[in-house]
Amino acid sequence: MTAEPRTPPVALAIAGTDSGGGAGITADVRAFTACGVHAAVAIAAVTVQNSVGVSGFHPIPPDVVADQIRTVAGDMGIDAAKTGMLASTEIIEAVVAAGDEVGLGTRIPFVVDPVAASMHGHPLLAPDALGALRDDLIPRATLVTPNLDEVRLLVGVEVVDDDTAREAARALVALGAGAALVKGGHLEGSPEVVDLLLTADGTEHRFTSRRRETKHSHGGGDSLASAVTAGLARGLPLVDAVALGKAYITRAVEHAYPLGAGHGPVSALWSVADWEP
Ligand SMILES: Nc1ncnc2c1ncn2[C@@H]1O[C@H](COP(=O)(O)OP(=O)(O)OP(=O)(O)O)[C@@H](O)[C@H]1O
Ligand SMILES: Cc1ncc(CO)c(N)n1
Repeated sequence: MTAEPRTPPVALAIAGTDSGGGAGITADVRAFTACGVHAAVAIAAVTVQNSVGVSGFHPIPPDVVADQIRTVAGDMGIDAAKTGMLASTEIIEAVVAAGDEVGLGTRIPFVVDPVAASMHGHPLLAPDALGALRDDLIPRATLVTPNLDEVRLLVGVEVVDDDTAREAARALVALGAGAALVKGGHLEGSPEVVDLLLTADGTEHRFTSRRRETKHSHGGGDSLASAVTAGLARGLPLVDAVALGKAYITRAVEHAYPLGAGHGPVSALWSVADWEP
């Protein structure tokens, strides 16, 4: 007799699509799968995007975003959730309202990746939505995971070294986040990439890896945040979940491949078994 298949933990990504399959929801689902959790999705926007850039974005009606969250939570349950591209103030407020109902950030670990623009510099968030992100969403986060551009937009700190990364992380925790992970991918010129984690109790952890010389890192931020979320869905303590995320993204950057004329994606294919029919 075969045993009943075990149901894996469930992680929910609330984010935008990328038609090129590199970033956003496509990266989230790959990271969740590679990290051993079931991927549920609440689509917040559709982008017209490829390796070269974003040529259009179309927000989903806010009540439809909220209903996706509620319908998943009400049926299968959510073990952890993350946000990526949320596009507008109205969608952020809908996520906050539905998130409060189902317990995101209270009962359920909640990672907020404050996506403002694509790696090509194309906006993915209305400029007037920054206030809602800072004042309403980030205070509910278990962990917030900005890159250095998002740090500048959210707390006005120019990160150039460990001290300024620490200052930025403190400012983000002061906004009400449970913890902040300041990602150092954009800090060129060092042979290492350092991501600095500060928790609300003031404990600091540095996650370091060798910097790969590659232009193919599309979807890197989304993949890291999703792998951390998967770790939380599996019940890992925050520091261990971030360590899992860093291990995942380091391998995904190592295996990133060229695709299209612009920036290729980080890859999860190394995690796929080499199976035959
Ligand atoms: N060249 C690199 N070599 C190794 N790791 C990297 C490199 N660039 C970024 N990373 C890692 O990838 C993750 C994402 O970092 P980054 O600061 O690039 O975020 P991001 O800007 O949000 O990503 P995205 O490119 O998706 O917009 C971090 O864990 C970072 O350490
Ligand atoms: C949909 C989407 N979300 C996030 C990013 C940032 O990587 C992107 N380029 N596209």
